[in-house]
Formats: sequence, C-alpha cells, structure tokens
Amino acid sequence: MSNIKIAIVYFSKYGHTRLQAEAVRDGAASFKGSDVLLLDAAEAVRRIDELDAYDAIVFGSATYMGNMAAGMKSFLEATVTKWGSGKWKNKIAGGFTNSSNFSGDKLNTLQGMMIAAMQLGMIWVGVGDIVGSNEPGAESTVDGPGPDSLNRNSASIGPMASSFGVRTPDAPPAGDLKTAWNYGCRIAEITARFNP
Ligand SMILES: Cc1cc2nc3c(=O)[nH]c(=O)nc-3n(C[C@H](O)[C@H](O)[C@H](O)COP(=O)(O)O)c2cc1C
Repeated sequence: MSNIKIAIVYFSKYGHTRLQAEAVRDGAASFKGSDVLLLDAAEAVRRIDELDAYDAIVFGSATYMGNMAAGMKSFLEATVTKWGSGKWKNKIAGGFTNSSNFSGDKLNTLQGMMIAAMQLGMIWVGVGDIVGSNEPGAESTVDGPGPDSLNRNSASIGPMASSFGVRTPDAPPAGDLKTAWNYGCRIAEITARFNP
C-alpha cells in the first residue's frame, strides 16, 4: 500500500466551505496509507513551498459574486512560482465549492480553479458520482433530489454544496457533505494509482 500525501486548501469566511473541506479531508483520510493536510488559503500562501512534497492538492472555495473568493484567488496567484518551475506538474488536483443557492453560478468557481490547475500541469479529478436526479424517486417530480441525496447539485467538475443562507452546522446538508466525503476518497484512490 503506497503512502500518499494529499493537501486540501480552502477559503471559507462563514464556515460552510470549511465543513465541506473537512468532509473531503475525512474521505481522503479514510484511504489506507494517506497523509492528509487541511490548510486555510491564507496559511497556504505562507506555507506554499511545503505543498511541493504533496502528491495531490485539492482547492475549495466559497462562491462569492459568481466566482471563487478573493482569498482563493490570492492563493492561486501565489502558485505562479510553481508554474515556471513546473514543480506541481503531474500532481493530482481537484476542487469543490459551496454557495447559498442551487446554482449561484458555482460552476464558474470550479472552472476557475480547474483552469489554474491545468495551467500548472496538474491532473484534474471530477466527481464520479452520478447526478442526484437519477436517484429513485427524484426523477419525474419537480421536487428533484432532497438534501440527503448524493450529488444533488448535479456537479461533474467537482462537488458543489448549497447552504441557502442556513448557518452552520445545519448547512450544508448531509447529502452535500457525503458527496464531498466520497470525492476525498476518490482523490485518494486516484492519487494512489499514480503513486504506486
Ligand atoms: C460577497 C458575497 C458574495 C456572494 N455571492 C454569492 C453568489 O454569487 N452565489 C451564491 O449562491 N451565493 C453567494 N454568496 C453566499 C455565499 O456563497 C454563502 O453564504 C456561503 O455559504 C459562504 O460560504 P462560507 O460559509 O464558506 O464563507 C455570497 C456571499 C457573499 C458574502
């Protein structure tokens, strides 16, 4: 069993994205042989060179104004030192986001993080879980998938969570956190395949 190192860098102001980040961390940590680090984006800027030793780096940001939050953007701009040197090339990458609304333009946040990872030569991992609306009982009703459903937000680039202005710990809902947990597990499994 390989020993793999996975870092999760997140920005969260009100704690919802942090809960999502913790679920990704716990999913990754459930994989035997994984060593997982959870870092706030501001701290990650200060410790950026430590991340060179990681096999996978997962980015998580709250969606603000239809985009990643400024704290995550600052971190990603700091990774320019890894761009010229190719230091993060071929590391596994992934991302997740949380916002108030079902859409809330979260897709734009994921796309921004994915493009930054691609610029760094990283290998992006998508969600893998089937969309929530495919669950029995969720199709052919306007209610759609409920808060306990897996991948309720029908995301494919990375997990989404919708908090609807409800304070933590009552949001994000269980299904969104389970989706994040599964993603952490998937990141670890794929990282292990690349680092046998
Ligand atoms: C400045 C600002 C902009 C926001 N923009 C959006 C938005 O574009 N779409 C959305 O659905 N929610 C938006 N929200 C709501 C946040 O995404 C939501 O409160 C989220 O749970 C915050 O995550 P956090 O608790 O990790 O900070 C915005 C909130 C703030 C403060």
